Amino acid sequence: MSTLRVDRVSVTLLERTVVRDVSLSVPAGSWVTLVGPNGAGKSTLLRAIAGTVEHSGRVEIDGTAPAGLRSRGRARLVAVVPQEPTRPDGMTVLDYVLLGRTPYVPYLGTESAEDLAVAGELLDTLELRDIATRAVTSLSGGEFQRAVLARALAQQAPVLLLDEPTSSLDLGHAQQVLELVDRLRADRGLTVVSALHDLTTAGQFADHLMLLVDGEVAAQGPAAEVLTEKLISTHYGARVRVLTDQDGGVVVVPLRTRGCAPADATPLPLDVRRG
Ligand SMILES: Nc1ncnc2c1ncn2[C@@H]1O[C@H](COP(=O)(O)OP(=O)(O)OP(=O)(O)O)[C@@H](O)[C@H]1O
Repeated sequence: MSTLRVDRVSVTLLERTVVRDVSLSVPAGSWVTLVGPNGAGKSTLLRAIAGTVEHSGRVEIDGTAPAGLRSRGRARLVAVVPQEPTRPDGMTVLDYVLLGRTPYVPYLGTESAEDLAVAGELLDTLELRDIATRAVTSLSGGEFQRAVLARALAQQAPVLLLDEPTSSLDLGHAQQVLELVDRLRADRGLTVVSALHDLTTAGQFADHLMLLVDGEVAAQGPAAEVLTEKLISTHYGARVRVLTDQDGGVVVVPLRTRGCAPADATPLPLDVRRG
């Protein structure tokens, strides 16, 4: 169980500040999701948290700054599912998932029975067992995305960073993957920070949302406070209707612009109330 603290973090790339003065506290076992338009700085902030991009300010996981650690130590502390992971040539799915065990394998040593057991369990959980011997270069986008998550979970790090982890997944697999992460959060106290474009999904799975715009925090709080028609219109230039489902969850419905105001839009299903 680990608490993540981000204190006044800024990142400048090619002389442009793309993340400015962001602070965030993520209690152990909770899930924070970054939302915001393209180029807002979500991926860069995740990279700063992971300690893989130079930044000012401080990132700490239980008092330790990932940026100050060597790669093995960092990988034991924080696991990352990047937005565009590379596919190593000629590597099987099993070997790819086992890469996640690298921080536990001794120098010049081989994987232990425990490493193989962890990887095997993840192959089953993420429905990769039948394709374990296939080359990762041959997988569909969704199959590979599940392999990337399996590799990250194999690290058994207390903090998991997810950058658009479901962008290639069909609806069913997307829900299964996010439910799995949520289970790990609830059962093992995994601390999760994700970046998601799907605002409904973002609201359903996170305890706290942070809306980034031009590298700065434009709003943050529970989904109902961040996912408002006004904020989405202002910052995304999108016309949406925000609804509340039966469980109190926020549902963001994009509206096609046909020259009518949101109030004139087609009536919605009876089981969905206006938020
Ligand atoms: N290596 C880099 N060098 C220079 N600029 C960069 C670099 N990486 C990202 N940027 C710029 O930083 C800004 C933030 O990019 P970032 O990828 O963090 O945004 P994002 O919110 O994740 O966007 P998206 O939703 O499109 O994935 C963008 O303007 C991007 O062009």
